[in-house]
Amino acid sequence: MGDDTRTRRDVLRMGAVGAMGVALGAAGGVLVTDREDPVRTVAAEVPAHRVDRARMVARDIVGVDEDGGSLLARYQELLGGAGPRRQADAGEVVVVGAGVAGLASAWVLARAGHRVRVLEGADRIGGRIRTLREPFARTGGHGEAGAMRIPTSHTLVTGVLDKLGVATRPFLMHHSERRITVGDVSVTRSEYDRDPAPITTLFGIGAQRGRAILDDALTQAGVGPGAGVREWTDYLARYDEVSLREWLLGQGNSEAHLDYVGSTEGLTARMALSMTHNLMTAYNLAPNTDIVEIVGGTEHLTTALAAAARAAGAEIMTGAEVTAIDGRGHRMRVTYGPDEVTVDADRVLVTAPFTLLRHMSFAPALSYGKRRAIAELHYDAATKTFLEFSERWWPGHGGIDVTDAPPRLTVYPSHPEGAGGVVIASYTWSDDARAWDALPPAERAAECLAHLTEVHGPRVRETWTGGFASHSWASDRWADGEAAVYLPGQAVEIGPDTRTTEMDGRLAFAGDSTSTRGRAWIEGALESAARACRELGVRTA
Ligand SMILES: Cc1cc2nc3c(=O)[nH]c(=O)nc-3n(C[C@H](O)[C@H](O)[C@H](O)COP(=O)(O)OP(=O)(O)OC[C@H]3O[C@@H](n4cnc5c(N)ncnc54)[C@H](O)[C@@H]3O)c2cc1C
Repeated sequence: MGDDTRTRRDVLRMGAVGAMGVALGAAGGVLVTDREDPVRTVAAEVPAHRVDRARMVARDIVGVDEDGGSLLARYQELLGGAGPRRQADAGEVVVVGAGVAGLASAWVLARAGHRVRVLEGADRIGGRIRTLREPFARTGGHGEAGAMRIPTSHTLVTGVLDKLGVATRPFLMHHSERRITVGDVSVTRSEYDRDPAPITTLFGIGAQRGRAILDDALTQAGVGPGAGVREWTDYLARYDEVSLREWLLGQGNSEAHLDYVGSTEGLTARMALSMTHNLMTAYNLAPNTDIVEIVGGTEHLTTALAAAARAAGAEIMTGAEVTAIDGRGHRMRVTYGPDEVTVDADRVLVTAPFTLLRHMSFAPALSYGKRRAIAELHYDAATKTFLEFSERWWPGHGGIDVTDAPPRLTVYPSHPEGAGGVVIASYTWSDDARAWDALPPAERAAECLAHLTEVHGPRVRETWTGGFASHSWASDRWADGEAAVYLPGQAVEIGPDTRTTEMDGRLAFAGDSTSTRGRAWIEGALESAARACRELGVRTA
């Protein structure tokens, strides 16, 4: 039997034996000990190379270099603080993609003295930051197809927002009147917090809040917000190959518990994905973390970044899909646009999602690790459907409804938008999203309207303006997915290869999918931009 089997078996034993401690063995392997019953020590060797890779990923998560120096502090200085100093060997740089990572990189590189050209394939900048306005002209509201909230623990984002003068206000995650609906039982969040029994009895389990089951299981991993490189290395080396589902079962939960947690936390479709991903989400959205949104729409961040990059001298072209990067000559040659125009540069920085790199040709061929990352890194699906209302039929502001019906999550605006507002009637991931993607947007909207009317009554239909929008990121030509959401094992096996440079350091890679800590977050896109700029030789002033 291989190590994979041992890993899974050990985790599944956890339910029976309780919390385990994990310590690095002398030979570089991992010795797993059972704190509650030392006699039942499980000595399972993990290959040394796996521990090394786990350590690399752990450093990325904690934000420190090999000597323990704070990478995060350096990135903060480069992006939000003093900025870059003039680089002696500055030259020409092509940046592929004008999302947050590409625009932030262009801003930094141009200030370091490089001549920067950003080539963006779409006819707009922003990438997975996309604020929808036009379908909601009746109320003047807007919907965020992509990023909508920023944890204030994301200090790279807050630093850049401060530096660029982009205003934020609270994003309200919770509201006591929001509803939890399972089958035909519907309760408010406050009713549920007082007594979850009306919901839990549907699953045949004892009265326990879904969040508590999830939090308990995550706590057992031993890598909470204060965890360091050692704790993360231990966890990753042993358990990165475990899915959320396997982890929860390993904690002694039944299939019914899993179903309950999935239904009440909107996680059903993500159970088969990696536990590591779910730990990172819990870390990013810890209950005591303040969350903000950008006043007027998240796109104000990308428009401000683009303006700052242009002011520093960068050129940004849209409708310029990069199809080939050739590093065989003295200079790098980039081919772009429908007419296959070529441009030469000293360095190239690619920020496009890895899924889309499959359609780009590289000469000489990229390393095995990078090719594997491009071919295998899992990008999840996400689909949002918006409805516009002339009046607010929902009490208060903010908060999220959750249901086991297809819309799954309904997100209410945190701030008034006139008398009514734009509601994210459905926010889904993974297979839950793919189920919507087969429908045309108007049918998605009609189904969401019917669901909300069933839960909240006829006022929903009466106040609908007819305005709607729906965006599927899995079918988005310029994203091909919501974000890189690791399959079990991918953080350790693939994560480090997403970040390496190629072609003698002249080709670098950024984008949120190259960050473990901030993957699927703007924070990760900014972190990757700062890392890649440093790889291309930029240093803080
Ligand atoms: C539904 C959803 C919800 C989210 N919610 C949040 C949230 O609440 N908070 C948060 O912080 N983050 C959130 N995120 C994540 C956040 O939006 C991303 O992490 C971030 O925007 C990624 O930026 P990026 O620059 O790395 O990639 P992208 O924004 O994807 O930019 C890459 C760019 O490359 C371009 N491109 C692709 N191929 C080529 C090519 N061949 N040639 C030229 N250009 C090319 C694309 O058009 C795109 O503009 C969410 C994302 C989604 C999809």
